[in-house]
Amino acid sequence: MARRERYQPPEDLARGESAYTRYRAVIDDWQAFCDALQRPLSPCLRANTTRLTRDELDKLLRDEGWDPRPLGWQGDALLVDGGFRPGHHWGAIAGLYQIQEAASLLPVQLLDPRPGERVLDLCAAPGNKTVQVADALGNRGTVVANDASAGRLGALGQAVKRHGVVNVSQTVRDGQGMPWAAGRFDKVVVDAPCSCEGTFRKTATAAEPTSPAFRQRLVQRQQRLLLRGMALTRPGGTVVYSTCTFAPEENEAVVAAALARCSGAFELIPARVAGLQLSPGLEAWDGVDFGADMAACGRLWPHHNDTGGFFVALLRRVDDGSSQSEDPLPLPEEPRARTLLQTFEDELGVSAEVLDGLTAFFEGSKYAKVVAADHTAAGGIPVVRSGIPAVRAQTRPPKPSTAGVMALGHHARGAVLELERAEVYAFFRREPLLLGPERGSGLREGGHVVLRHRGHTIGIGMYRNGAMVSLFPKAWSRAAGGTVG
Ligand SMILES: C[S@@+](CC[C@H](N)C(=O)[O-])C[C@H]1O[C@@H](n2cnc3c(N)ncnc32)[C@H](O)[C@@H]1O
Repeated sequence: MARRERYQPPEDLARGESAYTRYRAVIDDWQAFCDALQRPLSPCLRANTTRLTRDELDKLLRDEGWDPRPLGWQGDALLVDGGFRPGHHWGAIAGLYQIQEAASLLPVQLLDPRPGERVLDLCAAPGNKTVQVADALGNRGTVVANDASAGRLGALGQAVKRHGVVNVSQTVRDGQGMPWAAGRFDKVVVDAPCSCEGTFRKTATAAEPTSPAFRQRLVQRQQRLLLRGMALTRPGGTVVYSTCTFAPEENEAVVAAALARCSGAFELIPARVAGLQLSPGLEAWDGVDFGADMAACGRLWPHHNDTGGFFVALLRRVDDGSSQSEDPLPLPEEPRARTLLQTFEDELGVSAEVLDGLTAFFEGSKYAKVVAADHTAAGGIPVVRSGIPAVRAQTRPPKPSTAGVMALGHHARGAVLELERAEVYAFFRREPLLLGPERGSGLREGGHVVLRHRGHTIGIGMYRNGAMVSLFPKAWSRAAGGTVG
């Protein structure tokens, strides 16, 4: 993956010509806006609520000498200053939190997905909003995560596995023509590709002006994506449209055009979030009138809440919605996959009740996979992946996968070992850990062991000849690279 540019404060944004000069008339305090863009963002972490609460994450960081503070308007998120490097911490490698810019938490916060709902994330990669939705659904039910780019979905797959979420199916389609066979959705996220002007505090190139021709191509795509997302929403359901740009052409104009095309089938719901200063959407721009109802959209200006820039619109389907979509069926269980999943009960002491909440199946022959029992995938369209790999099928004995352990390890009541901080990083580097006779007592020779640090699952090992062999995946270890230790 391309290395993200390090934040470089610009020389003097307020005086220079930049992509933002055209918005000067609609920004309430131009100097404060420019000043905000010149400050780096505080790292923002969202607790993986399938594994720990925000308060538990707060305590864990505080005990290590950091000073996190709640984001406030998003209940699971913390900001951590003081030089904290969120991607290098053992908690990130073990999937205890998602590193996500605060502004980008807004669309899902507004959409408010609830357990039992079926959710489509139409432009999903690299998956930040997908896992946010997956958590909000309580790691049950269905998230269909689609992206036009198979390559970018690779990063989403990694996030899903590290996070241990079992309610996501991934599809690679042009979202503009997402097939009706994907089924109908209670909630839809259209986090559209855009000119990214609001990401300046992460990537200084965001201040370079967007060419009109490029913008025009983006706008056409954004309109078609939003319209398709709306068409796949069931009556009473909601769609959130979002971009990380300031351009009204990509924001209010897209929403106004989509509403006009749907003639009364959708209405805007005011985009308001307690504790967050959101400015109303623009009613007109550059001589084009979008209509007074566009004030219900939300604009997040960087200087109001010390964030990046974002735009959101929340639309509810109010017609009776004769739909071309069918409701898909749950995935069928496969008995051989269920037998392999039994490893989690037999070796690691995960209760039958927990395992009964999952469907076990195969996608290829390498792994028995699991998905939430009430998951309904994407009906009649090819799915790249559903759920996560849980047990490696072709090894003797079958090996619980790291993704499976991320999803189920906190339920283990059997072979479990607590590691010291230095041992955690050695484990990530795939080094064997010598255990004294006391720590090894009770562990079965050749048996799998859930490894934890401060009570939180970090992976799986095998006890052999008095040592813990690290089964941390090579690819994950490489990704952690020189950052650990
Ligand atoms: C703003 S990013 C999405 C970020 C993502 N929602 C997250 O929170 O991690 C926009 C995404 O749209 C995808 N995209 C672009 N054109 C698309 C299309 N026609 N259909 C579906 N996805 C598309 C891009 O590959 C990109 O991953």
